[in-house]
Amino acid sequence: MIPLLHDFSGRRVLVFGGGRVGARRARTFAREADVVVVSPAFEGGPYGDASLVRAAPRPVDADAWVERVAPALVVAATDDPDLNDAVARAARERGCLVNRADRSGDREAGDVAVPATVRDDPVVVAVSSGGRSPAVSRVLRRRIEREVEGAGELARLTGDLRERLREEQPPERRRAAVRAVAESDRVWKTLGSGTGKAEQIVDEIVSAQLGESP
Ligand SMILES: C[C@@]1(CC(=O)O)c2cc3[nH]c(cc4nc(cc5[nH]c(cc(n2)[C@H]1CCC(=O)O)[C@@](C)(CC(=O)O)[C@@H]5CCC(=O)O)C(CC(=O)O)=C4CCC(=O)O)c(CCC(=O)O)c3CC(=O)O
Ligand SMILES: NC(=O)C1=CN([C@@H]2O[C@H](COP(=O)(O)OP(=O)(O)OC[C@H]3O[C@@H](n4cnc5c(N)ncnc54)[C@H](O)[C@@H]3O)[C@@H](O)[C@H]2O)C=CC1
Repeated sequence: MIPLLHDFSGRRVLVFGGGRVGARRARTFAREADVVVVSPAFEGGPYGDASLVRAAPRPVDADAWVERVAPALVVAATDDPDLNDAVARAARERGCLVNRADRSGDREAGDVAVPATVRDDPVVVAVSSGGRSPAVSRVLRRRIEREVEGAGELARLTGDLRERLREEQPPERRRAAVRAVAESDRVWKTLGSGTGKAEQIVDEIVSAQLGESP
């Protein structure tokens, strides 16, 4: 499987099953999408700002739900494998993306998997074990959390820097300056301090890199 980032803003996501996993999917997608969770019980919350619909669809009802909600993605997260099968089939027939929480092998073409995710906006890191071991994804996610701390702020700083140098510098010199900042341990150490120190060090590095006096 090949990781891609998908923009769900303005789209709907339909989740079948309101258990622990259905709730996790609702929280994940509610960041961007309008999420609807269908389930006879809601014992796995919180559900973000998803709409909760109390119902117990049968496999024959799956298609009508998918048609009515018209989602970009359908999540099958009930504890009933026959219902999950029907949900996946209905979603596929209507051209929706399909995520099966109860299956990691024998996926069908077009299925999507949900990775373990670390965010420090706008930076996001996703880990998958190819469905073999969510436990490994989870432990790696926890380690990566420590690495990624501050990366969001650094992405903003270097993004601003790139804009600033775009007019003034030819591409190679601009790239070298941005890389020098991103690789700098001095910059990484000051991230998160909120003192303006990072910006000052960025200016020093850029001046040194471009051969200007600060
Ligand atoms: C295929 C996939 C579904 C998909 O694609 O959506 C899937 C499937 C299954 N998970 C199962 C079990 C567990 N899943 C977790 C945890 C997570 N599972 C997640 C993703 C995925 N799980 C996808 C593949 C991801 C990959 O490639 O690595 C994470 C990363 C993201 C998330 O779900 O949000 C999240 C960690 C989040 C984090 O911590 O960051 C734990 C650990 C725990 O809860 O402590 C356990 C119990 C321990 C164990 O069994 O390992 C079972 C067996 C169920 C059973 O036995 O009945 C199946 C079904 C099967 O394997 O058949
Ligand atoms: N992807 C993952 O990380 C994991 C996946 N799983 C798999 O995913 C499935 C769901 O896991 P959990 O949330 O822990 O199970 P759970 O048993 O807590 O939740 C199942 C939910 O499905 C609902 N449900 C039952 N009949 C329904 C119907 N007719 N229509 C809609 N909803 C219905 C139940 O009310 C319940 O809310 C499990 O069966 C297991 O195979 C389990 C653990 C982790």
